[in-house]
Amino acid sequence: MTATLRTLLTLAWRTDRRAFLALVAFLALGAVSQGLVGVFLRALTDTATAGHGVQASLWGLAAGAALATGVALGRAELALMEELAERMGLSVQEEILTLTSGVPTIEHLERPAYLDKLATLRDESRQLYFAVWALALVAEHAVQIGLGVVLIAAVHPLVTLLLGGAVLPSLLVRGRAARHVDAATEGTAETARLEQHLSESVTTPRTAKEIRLSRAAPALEAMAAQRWEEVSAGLSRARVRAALLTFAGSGTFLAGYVSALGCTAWLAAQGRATAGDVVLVATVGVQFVTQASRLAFHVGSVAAGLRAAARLTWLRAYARTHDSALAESGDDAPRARARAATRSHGRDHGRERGRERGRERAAGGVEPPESFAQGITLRNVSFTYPGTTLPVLRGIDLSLPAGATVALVGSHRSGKTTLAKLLCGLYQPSGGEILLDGVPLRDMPAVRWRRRISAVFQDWVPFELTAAETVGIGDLPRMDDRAAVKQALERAGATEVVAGLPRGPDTELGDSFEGGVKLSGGQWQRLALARASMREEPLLLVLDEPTASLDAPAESAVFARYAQAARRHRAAITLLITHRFPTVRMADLIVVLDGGRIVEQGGHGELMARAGVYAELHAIQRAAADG
Ligand SMILES: Nc1ncnc2c1ncn2[C@@H]1O[C@H](COP(=O)(O)OP(=O)(O)OP(=O)(O)O)[C@@H](O)[C@H]1O
Repeated sequence: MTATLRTLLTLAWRTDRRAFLALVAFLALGAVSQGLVGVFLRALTDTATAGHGVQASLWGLAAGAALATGVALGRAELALMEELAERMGLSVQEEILTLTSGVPTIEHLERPAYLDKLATLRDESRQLYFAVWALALVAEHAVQIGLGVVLIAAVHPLVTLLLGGAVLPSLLVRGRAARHVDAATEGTAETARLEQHLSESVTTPRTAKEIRLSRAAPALEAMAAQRWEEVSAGLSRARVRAALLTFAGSGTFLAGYVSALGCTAWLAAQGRATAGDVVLVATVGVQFVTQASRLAFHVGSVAAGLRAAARLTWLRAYARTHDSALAESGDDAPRARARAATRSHGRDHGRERGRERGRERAAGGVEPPESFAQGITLRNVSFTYPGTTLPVLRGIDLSLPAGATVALVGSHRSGKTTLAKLLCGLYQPSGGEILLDGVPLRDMPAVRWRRRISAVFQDWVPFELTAAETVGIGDLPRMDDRAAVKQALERAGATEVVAGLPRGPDTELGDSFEGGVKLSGGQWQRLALARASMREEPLLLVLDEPTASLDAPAESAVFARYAQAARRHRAAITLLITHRFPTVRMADLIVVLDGGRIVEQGGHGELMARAGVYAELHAIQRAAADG
């Protein structure tokens, strides 16, 4: 609770210190000015009933001035608050993105519980500053109520008891109402996510072709609508329950107020209170009702803000335990990384990378080798995806020698991509170990190993940037280095793709740009290959069917070029995943996977002579090509 509160206040303080102090000052002045209204009105009544007209007018002016000051301060507070809420919301969103992408493995992105928490936190991020404001308002209203209690107690303690006694139950009821709504939001997060996915499927260009042809749009829309109704029914039920509870709380207040006023009138009739006291109780009592109901409302906002801050604290802790570079570097690390991620100039990337390396050195851990002497060894590696029970890889014993081009083959779902993801450190093996020149990959901070890998997967990303940026992003510090981009294009055989664009490397690609150029699948793939070629000397190059849109000879030419380059540079390992045998036969080592196990390995000639699974797959493909 204290740590969460500190997180919330630190966020507000960091957003803008001066504005934060101004807000606190406005709130304090607002609290005092409201309390003074009742005091001035009592003086006005008493001086007027005593026949002092001039004094009464002056008290009237003072009461009006206090009231106007309170209103003006309230407006200023609101304007300042909205500005700060927007800024803090943006900075929290940025931090969420940095923390999420900073976790080296990707299994968290496949866990529904993680996604639900993340979705709720992203929705709430703009509300966080309102919680800080609400916290200050709670303090302001508490001071106002405190002043009111002192004033009313001077009239008669029983009146205080009647008004004050009504505050507590109402506060409790409001808190309970807020918890109802919060629980419903969390409870419906999964359905809301599904609804969003279905709605997006119908509206995004990527899925439009298939959905139009299959005419699935009405069915998908109906499914999305059904889920939306489930979400909105769940939320409505919670909101109705919360409104009923709030109504009951307001009733308690009203009862207390009416009794307190009746009691003061009775005291005045007995001559134990003045007419001014009745006005004071009426004014302060009304203020009590509004202040206490606002207090209760703001307590609810603070509670919601604290829950959001607790989720942010959890995300920070999660990122820290999964990222050794972050582990040592404290609360500022996510912000530094966010700044690094948003800078576009190469020199800034370079400087930030220098700092990042410094943090990593401080965090310790093993460096990847400069160049492989032996290569990569997998010892009895097994893997089961999080949230599933069936192992996808079992008992993998494999040696990928330094400088070798290794082809992974096997039927669909045999585990080829999964093995590649393990080698890239995107997942940790469930059993066994992966060794780089004898050093366990587990002991190496993922970020350092990643810097030495280049990879293109089947689901390459069509980054909608300029052509040069879409390639350059493969090596962030050299993103703006046109010579490096040109070389990468040459290595991937993609020079012609860019040369054919209207503005060459400066051409904007994709639908996000007004007039952006649309590329074919094959052109996007060539650019994805070029992106993976930005790093000149990776230790491991993974090419997981990135050439499905190219014809077989073009694919073989691309792979041959990569394999040659890999042999020239520091004994790197090239891992090819492809179903095309003309490409496979070029590999130094062919590994055949079946049902998550290695069933054969060796050179093309050796495996053909064995007449096993490889020879059978080869024969099937040949028959299909001939037939
Ligand atoms: N994120 C995931 N969560 C759970 N199971 C997964 C996940 N990704 C893949 N799998 C499962 O793991 C198994 C192996 O998948 P993988 O993609 O590694 O096979 P593959 O040999 O590369 O297949 P293909 O040739 O079709 O690309 C499949 O049964 C697949 O359903």
